[in-house]
Amino acid sequence: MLSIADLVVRYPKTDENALDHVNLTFKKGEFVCVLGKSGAGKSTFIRTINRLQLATAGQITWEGTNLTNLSEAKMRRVRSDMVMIFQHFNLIPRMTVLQNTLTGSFGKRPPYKNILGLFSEQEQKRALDALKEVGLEKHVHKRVEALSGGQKQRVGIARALLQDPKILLGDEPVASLDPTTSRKIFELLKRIHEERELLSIINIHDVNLAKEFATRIVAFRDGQLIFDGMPNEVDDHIFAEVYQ
Ligand SMILES: Nc1ncnc2c1ncn2[C@@H]1O[C@H](COP(=O)(O)OP(=O)(O)OP(=O)(O)O)[C@@H](O)[C@H]1O
Repeated sequence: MLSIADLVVRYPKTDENALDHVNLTFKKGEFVCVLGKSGAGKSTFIRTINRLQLATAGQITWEGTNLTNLSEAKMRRVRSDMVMIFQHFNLIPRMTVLQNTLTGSFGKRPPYKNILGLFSEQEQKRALDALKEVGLEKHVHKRVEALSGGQKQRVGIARALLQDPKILLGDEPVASLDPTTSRKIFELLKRIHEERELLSIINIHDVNLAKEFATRIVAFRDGQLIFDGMPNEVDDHIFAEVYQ
């Protein structure tokens, strides 16, 4: 269980809280889409969960461990339960699909092996299996810079799978993709989510995609949680409240 209690984030030299006393609890198996207009706090929320962004006040607890005051060393271990997929993919353009995917196992290996780029046969097999799972088995040795946006996001997802996560975080993972590709990426995420029984929390601008795929929707406005409910509860009234 992931529990967020009275979470406040305020960036330095700003007068407003980017997240303002947010309380939420998420369970394994939930596919949560996070809505809100630009600047509402979606990205801050996702990044604070895996401590890419520090909380100003409040607590985030994952399976009984309070993440907000954990040492960096202990946080590294916890962070390997969480993966993040990004709007701009965060891949290394000149490296191949396979090499990029293999970097997903970095968190679980001794650092010297990462520096030397040594991967066992078993690690390579896991990477190839992940690439098959996301439908990229024919592109394994291509450089990622030669791929389409949708294919790049599939590499991002394969890399995430290698970490064997429990929580999948998405910071607008389809915002750079066309509608058809976005839907395919969401279908893939949902399939993986169900097969691996993850907790998925994904920021998204496309309300229709959110309503179609989410099991739960939360929405922010000006850093405050203003909606937490089922996808079919997001009616015109809620839509107007979120995006006005
Ligand atoms: N590094 C930063 N320094 C100062 N203020 C920031 C920083 N990052 C975000 N903010 C502010 O915090 C608030 C929330 O931003 P955030 O990026 O979380 O919103 P968002 O909902 O993800 O927006 P978008 O949909 O445009 O990505 C905004 O007012 C933003 O200007």
